[in-house]
Amino acid sequence: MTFDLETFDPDAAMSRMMQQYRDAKTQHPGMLVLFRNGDFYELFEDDAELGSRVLGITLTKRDGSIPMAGVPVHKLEHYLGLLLRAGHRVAVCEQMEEPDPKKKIIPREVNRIVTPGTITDDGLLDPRAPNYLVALVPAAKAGVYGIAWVDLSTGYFSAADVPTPKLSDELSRLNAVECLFADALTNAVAQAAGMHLPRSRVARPDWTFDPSTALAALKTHFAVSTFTGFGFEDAQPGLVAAGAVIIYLQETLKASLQHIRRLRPHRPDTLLALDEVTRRSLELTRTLRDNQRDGSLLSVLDRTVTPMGARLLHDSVLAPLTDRPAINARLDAVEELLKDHALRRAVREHLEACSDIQRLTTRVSTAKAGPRDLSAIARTLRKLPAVKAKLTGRRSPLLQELEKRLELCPDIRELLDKAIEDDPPHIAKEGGVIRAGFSAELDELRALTTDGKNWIARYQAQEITRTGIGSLKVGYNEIDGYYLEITNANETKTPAEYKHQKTLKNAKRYYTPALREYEEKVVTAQDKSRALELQLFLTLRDQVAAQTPRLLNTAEVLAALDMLSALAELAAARNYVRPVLVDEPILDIRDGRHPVLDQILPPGTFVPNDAAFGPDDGTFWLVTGPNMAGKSTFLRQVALITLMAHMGSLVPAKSATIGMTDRIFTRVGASDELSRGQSTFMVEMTEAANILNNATPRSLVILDEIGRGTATYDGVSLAWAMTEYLHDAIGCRSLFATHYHELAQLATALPRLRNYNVLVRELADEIVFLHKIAPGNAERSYGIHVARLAGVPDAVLKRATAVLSSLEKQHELPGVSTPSVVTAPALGTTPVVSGDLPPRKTNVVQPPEAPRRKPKPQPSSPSLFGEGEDVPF
Ligand SMILES: Nc1ncnc2c1ncn2[C@@H]1O[C@H](COP(=O)(O)OP(=O)(O)OP(=O)(O)O)[C@@H](O)[C@H]1O
Repeated sequence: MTFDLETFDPDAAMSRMMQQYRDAKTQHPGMLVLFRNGDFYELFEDDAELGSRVLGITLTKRDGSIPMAGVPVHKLEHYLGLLLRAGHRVAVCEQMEEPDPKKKIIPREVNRIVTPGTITDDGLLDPRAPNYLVALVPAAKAGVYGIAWVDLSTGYFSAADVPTPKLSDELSRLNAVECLFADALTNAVAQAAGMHLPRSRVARPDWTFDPSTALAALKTHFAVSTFTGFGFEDAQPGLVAAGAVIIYLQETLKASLQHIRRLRPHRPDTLLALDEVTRRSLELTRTLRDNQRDGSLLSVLDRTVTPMGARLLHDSVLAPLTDRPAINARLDAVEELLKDHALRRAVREHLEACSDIQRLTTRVSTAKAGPRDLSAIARTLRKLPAVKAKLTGRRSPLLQELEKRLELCPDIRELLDKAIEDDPPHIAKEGGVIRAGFSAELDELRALTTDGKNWIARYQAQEITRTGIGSLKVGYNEIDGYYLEITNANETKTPAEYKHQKTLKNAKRYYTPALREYEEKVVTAQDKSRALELQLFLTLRDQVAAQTPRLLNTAEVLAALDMLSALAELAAARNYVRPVLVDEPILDIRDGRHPVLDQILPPGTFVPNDAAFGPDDGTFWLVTGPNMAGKSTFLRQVALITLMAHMGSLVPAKSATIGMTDRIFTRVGASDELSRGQSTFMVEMTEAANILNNATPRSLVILDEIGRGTATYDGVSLAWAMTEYLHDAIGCRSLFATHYHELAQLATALPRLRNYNVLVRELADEIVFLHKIAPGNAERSYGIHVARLAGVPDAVLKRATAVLSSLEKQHELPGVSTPSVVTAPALGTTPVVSGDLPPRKTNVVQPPEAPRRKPKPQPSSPSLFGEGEDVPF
């Protein structure tokens, strides 16, 4: 056939298969379509190019022109995982019939949609972290966003109204994997959410966010006419976002959502506020350096033995409580589990044998569970009576409450015990799932199958005797069915009534009417028994699904018990102490340790330190000390101990009295935010502004270096003024680590400021870090010494030492001078320093030998040390 360009009709030329593909694409906008074609799932056109990049698979061409890339069918789950992690949503288009050469085209349909926020498959989820899908909608009232989030894999569903400036903090706490918003509002949402939108962003049709439509969907889902019962006001924007989530899930999953049985109001006022910067810099769930879980606070706290407990702990670390009775209730429970070793050991042993019934129940409820999932639920239910027995008669009200709430679900357990084999296969279709005795009909069919097989064994023996052919055997395969096989050597002895079926190299295969008759019986019985087993399994799964709320309630109890006993285990292993929580905004930590370093450093090497804030101890600690001495560690340990106490955890210290805290703020080091379009110093100041504008007298503020990202004078001036502001205007507990030793002078003017430094011992030509915090301020930073430790070349070190000593001699840097009087100026004015601060100088400081490049004179600006003074670095 020749190709005639004149008559070429591209539409007609497009294969029917490609038409099927394009239909699937049109029906699933914004998704990659994985299109089943024989042993591969193919991606075409733009999807193929994207897929080849993301998955590292070869890009080829179909019919010489259409880009195409494919993945083998048996590796689908692996590649789906990669696409999800990269934030893509995928529609899997299946062949709905076996290929038939007589048919021109196999019918295909999208029968599975996989998106980062709607997965429930174990293999694609992190067992220890929640997996949130979030929806955002701006409220009619300016400055507020409605936000709702669901973890489909557990049924956890929550909503809140969030002031727009707090939106990015909430989003970063949730760390959602997929985000929904109304198409028309794409830009507004992106702007309000800052950098914290997940990669998978879905602009949904505007009607799905229309308040009346969304609320109606939500009411229908929960079968309620008002949300006051859930703790919401009926017109809250958060509810609109929640309704939009439900519409999306219904459309995407086309499965039951009955495991989403409650919408919980999120009340930020009951939680210790931690903004995104604080969460990151305290390394609560990930390390700053490489964004790994290992090395984070969570990693050292996590001694849970179930994924349910691990996820609850994860959420609790990010959202500590502010309600003192609630915290004390947790502490009572942890303490009881700590003191009663036998109880703790037994509870943890039982829990260890429990499966993740939260996610398993969700799989049951969304009709995704296989036989092994049901068997795992049964195994877990069998453990419950022992867990309940252990909780009976406990002193702590929280343990008593958990005991009451723990439903044993004996009916479900009995049903599953009777029905499911102990170690069933993965897939229900294969049979071997249902226990003997559960269904008389199934037992009968199985007996027929077994009898048939026995008959065949007897038939083989009988035919060997009758023919005298010792090697005669009855075999079976899918294509030939049952057959009699006789080797060529014995061919002459073959009985005449044997009907020839097939010739092999060394043997021939035969059948007999009797064999066919029994085969019919066996195969039919086997088919029937498998079909019945599948039916029984599906019914059973529906029966269990109907009990979803009870199972999820039990799962919540197990999660809480696991978290509490894990905290007790940690406290026992690391010798933690119960913090005393008080109302006054004070802090008194004796021999506190950094929870992570305490575990990572060799035993006995971590040097504990005290921290005290209160009427007698001051509210503002200015911590100076050499580089590498342990300032940051100390600051963070105070913040982490405070946070852990608010979680209801015991803390690494000899004793700890913790005043109730509303927020912890931290500003740590210089983080490179160039990718966010902000300079390092701008980020530093934005973070500082956030603290100064939002801290209250109940907050804890940690400042680890401030003002370093700019010229020294600007830096010191800013640090000076911020110190005064925190001390005078806010009066909150504050810790400030700095190399600006001159700030120490403020102690004479600010009554609640205390100077502390980290001790070092100076030996002949080295210093030993003692890591001990002591009253007083440090005089030197030993920066050059640390540079030596870091491997800076000797020549540079020598030169730096010479420059330093010259600078110190010639210019009496303020850091080494002692001021006589410092008076705190009124806020907003320049501090007035009298005494021996250096006079303003105009000359350029010269290092001992002529510098290679003449330093540019700084523009003169009013400063603490003198106008126009310059340093050569
Ligand atoms: N209390 C301590 N006990 C034992 N080792 C400690 C202690 N504190 C800190 N260290 C060790 O010292 C190292 C440096 O501590 P850290 O980062 O806190 O110093 P720094 O004073 O903040 O330094 P820089 O001023 O250079 O930022 C830590 O990584 C840790 O190994």
